Parts: sequence; structure tokens; C-alpha cells
Amino acid sequence: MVRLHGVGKRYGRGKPVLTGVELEIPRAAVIGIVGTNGSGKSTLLRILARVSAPSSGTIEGAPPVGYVPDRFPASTRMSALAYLRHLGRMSGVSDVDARAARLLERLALAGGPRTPIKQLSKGNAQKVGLAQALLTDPDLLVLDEPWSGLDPAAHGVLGELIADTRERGASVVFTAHDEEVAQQHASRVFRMADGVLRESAPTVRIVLRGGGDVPWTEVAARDGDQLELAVPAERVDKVLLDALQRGWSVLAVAR
Ligand SMILES: Nc1ncnc2c1ncn2[C@@H]1O[C@H](COP(=O)(O)OP(=O)(O)OP(=O)(O)O)[C@@H](O)[C@H]1O
Repeated sequence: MVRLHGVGKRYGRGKPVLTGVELEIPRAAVIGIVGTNGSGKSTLLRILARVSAPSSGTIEGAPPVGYVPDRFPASTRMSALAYLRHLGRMSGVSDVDARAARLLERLALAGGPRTPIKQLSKGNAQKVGLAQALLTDPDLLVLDEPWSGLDPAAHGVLGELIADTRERGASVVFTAHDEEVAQQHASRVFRMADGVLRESAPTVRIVLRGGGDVPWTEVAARDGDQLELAVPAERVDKVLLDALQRGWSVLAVAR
């Protein structure tokens, strides 16, 4: 659906932020991007959302996009509902009022849909941002750190909205600071570093009890006679067999 090839970005005369990003986004994919502050995640998402142009490289495919920037910027006296109605009408959404009200209710917007946007907290403004991005059922949903600022209840709803989007055949690209959150929601996770994306292998959590040698480098935690390992998916069978042979009991294996 979208294919980025050798995408680079440089702001003015500064050092390039992106140097050669390769990324393929097929239909019904959920792609998570992690990376340190300033590594260029937001820059890449702005390019995907087409609010910024790359300095080099090519982008194939231009599906309709819904975009939530890292800070939803609307500061208006309009209510959340009036704002969404306005955007929906501009985009030709037919049942805009009902759709907007449904989305805001699902996201549990504090104060209800008639609250003026400029009075909303960061998290609640973020919910209006999510609603505007979903209003048109875009083929590509681009979410910049959508978990930041949301309360735990809204985290669950966001996970459902991402899953619903994938189920209707659309794709989602999001950034996250927490790799575990990214692995939980994405079908593939990439790490941004040195201006390029590298796929980050999913890890599997193995909890062992008992005792014996600990020959593994992947120890995540140790508590009394329990040992927790975070193991790359392709090593799970080998580590489990090894653990049993060394006298450990397997308490849990989870993604
Ligand atoms: N409009 C701009 N003009 C000049 N430099 C910019 C601009 N936007 C971003 N940058 C620079 O590009 C680099 C990457 O920024 P970007 O916001 O893409 O990183 P990020 O990975 O999203 O960071 P964070 O995790 O802190 O959100 C930073 O050094 C930043 O200062």
C-alpha cells in the first residue's frame, strides 16, 4: 500500500535526521516504531502523513491518511463535537454527528462532546485528535506517541481502535517509547537509530523456577528462586529445552 525507499530528511543545513529509511506498509498491518528522543520518529511520521516532504528517496502509494501529531494542536473555542462536525463535513463524511458522538463516547471524553476544546487537558485533547483521525475511516492511520497523556482506561480503548482499524483492512503506524507496548500492539516493530529503521525482534518472556546453572545472557529479572528471561522468539525452544535439562521448572511462557 505504501513503500518508502531510501527516504532521507534534513532540516536546513543541519545534520540529516533520516538517511535511508526503507519501509513497506502492506494492507492490514500494524507497525510500531521505537527509538530514543530525537532519533527522527516524528519526522518519519510527518512524512508518512504527508505534512512534510522527504529531502531524498521515494514514496510509493498515497492512501487517505488519518494523523494524530505528538501534540494535538487544536486550540479553539469550538466544542469537540462542533470541531469534528466541521472537519467531517469538509471531508464529506455523511453521518458525521453520530460518528463523532460515538467516537467521543467510546474514548470517554471528560465533560462530554460539547466541551470547548481549549478547556481540555492534554489527554482529553489527544482523544479529540484520535477521533478526528478516525472520523473518515482512513486507509492509513498515523499515530505519534498515542499512549502519552492517556489514562489507563483510554489505553485499552486505543488498543481496541488500533485492532478495529486493522480488522477493516486499514493499516496503522505508531510510535511508542516503550518497546513492550509496541510489541503488544504491533505486528512488526522497528527501531529508529542513526537515521534508518531496523526491525526489532519480538521477545518472549520465560519464567523459570528452581535452581541450576544460568548460562543465558537474556536475564530480565531474578526474584528468590524465580528467574525471568526475555528471549528472542527464535531461541525459545532451545532455551526451554536447555532449562528443563538443567533442572529448572517452567512457570510461564508469554509474549
Ligand atoms: N521543524 C524542524 N526544524 C529543524 N529541526 C527539526 C524540526 N523537527 C525536528 N527537528 C530535529 O530533528 C531531530 C529529530 O526530531 P524528531 O521530533 O523527529 O525525533 P523523535 O524521535 O520524534 O523525538 P521524540 O522521541 O523526542 O519525540 C531532532 O534533532 C529535532 O531537533
